[in-house]
Amino acid sequence: MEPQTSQKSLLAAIVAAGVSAWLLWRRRRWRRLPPGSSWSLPLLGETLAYIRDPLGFIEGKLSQYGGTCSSHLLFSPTVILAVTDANTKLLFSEKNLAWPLHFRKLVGLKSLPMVNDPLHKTIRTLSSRAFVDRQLDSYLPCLQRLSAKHLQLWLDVEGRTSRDLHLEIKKYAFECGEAVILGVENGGPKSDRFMQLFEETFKGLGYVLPLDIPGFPFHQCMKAREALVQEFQDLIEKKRKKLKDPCRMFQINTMLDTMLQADEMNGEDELSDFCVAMMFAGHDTTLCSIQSCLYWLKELPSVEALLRQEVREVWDGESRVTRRILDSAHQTRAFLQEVWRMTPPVQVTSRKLREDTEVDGYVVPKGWTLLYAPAGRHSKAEDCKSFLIQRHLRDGKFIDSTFDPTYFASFGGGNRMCIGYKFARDELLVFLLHFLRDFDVKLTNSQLQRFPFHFWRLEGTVHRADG
Ligand code: HEM
Repeated sequence: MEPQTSQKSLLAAIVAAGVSAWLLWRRRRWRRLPPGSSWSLPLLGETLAYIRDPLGFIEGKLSQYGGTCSSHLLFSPTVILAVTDANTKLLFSEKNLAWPLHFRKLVGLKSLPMVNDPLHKTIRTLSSRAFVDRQLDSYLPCLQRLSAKHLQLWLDVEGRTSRDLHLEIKKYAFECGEAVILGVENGGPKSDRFMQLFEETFKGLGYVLPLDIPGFPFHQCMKAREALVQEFQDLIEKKRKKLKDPCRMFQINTMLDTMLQADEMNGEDELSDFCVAMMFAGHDTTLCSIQSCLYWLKELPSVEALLRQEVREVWDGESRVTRRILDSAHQTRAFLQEVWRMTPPVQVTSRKLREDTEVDGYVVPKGWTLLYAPAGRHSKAEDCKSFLIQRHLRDGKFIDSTFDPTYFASFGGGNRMCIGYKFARDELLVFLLHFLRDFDVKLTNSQLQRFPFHFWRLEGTVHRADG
């Protein structure tokens, strides 16, 4: 044999051996993956079915495969976790969130929910200062004032019929966010413009072709975001000037003030992303929660009567709402927790795997997304489909389940757990106190929304409560 021919044969044999080894490795690896559908769209996978009804999709998959299974969602290979203690522990020990790139672009590439350590740790530590108990107490008067103001505004004007309560409540939730997160009380056209820009921007979460190219709808969302950032940069500039002015008595009492004071957070992108992300996370979730609360109150008249009586006993309707008053409304707190269990505004939590990991006997490769939805049919709660406030009460006292993520995971867990859950709870309780004491609602339409948030969207009229 010619030396040249023998060299070629050797090379061919090495390549063939390499390819076979790779194919074998791949087959073994895929054989150890959780089961999943054999067919799905390229790139999109089963995203279309998922965004129509995330919780329903997950419930269906877990039932179909009898537990942990795989799919391809939001541009990423994904494992849907069975709801078990071990999987909960695994999920919440992972530190990196798994949002698709277009979510990150909309919320902010340098914002708390979208960054990973070490920047995550820095921003989280700084932001946490705005949620310590003393700070939370200092927000109560503002929440009280805004609840009273907006409920009064919603009172049905003579001659006006049913209206979109979603829009009215959005104004309230947005103003609470503006006041406490940014330290501004715009109201009127300025708030309306901000809200419109947020609405335009976050429509992009539901787009399946998130291309930031002129002519594509997603490009409009990114344009709206740019306008929003411009507004926030102006605000940041004004606040900076105020902070430098020694003649002005300036109290550091909003989240933005805290960030402006921190040396670690001086980048313009980080600050404007902070405003976009916090306002987004901080107002849409409470907007959804308020509507779901009103829905459940009207579904359950006996619970409503019980809560109205409790609120009359704990608060006179005029004095300043304090932490003591909020803490003593045990049944109202149990009701709110049950609303969040039955209708969690954020239905799923997800993490990106940092390394190949064994899950329920399968091996899930590094970089895959873990998706977990403990609400709904797979919840660990007894008789989980029934709305029962008693499950959150023992001897008449409220039991807080925020940190039991297999049973109640509305705020997630681990080091990415919702940073604003205490503030959200205060905002909802102050609102419920005002509503249950003096107001009532007649619902003319209610529709369950499923994406991006899960809640009852309402139409109706608000009026004064009898007696
Ligand atoms: C009912 C209201 C709310 C619900 C249901 C909710 C739910 C959640 C959930 C499920 C997560 C992800 C947790 C995880 O992956 O483990 C999250 C994260 C987050 N939430 Fe909330 N949230 C609410 C209100 C708020 C408010 C009022 C704020 C701010 C003022 C806020 C700020 C954030 C931030 C910044 C993150 C990201 C935390 C991180 O990555 O470190 N949320 N929230």
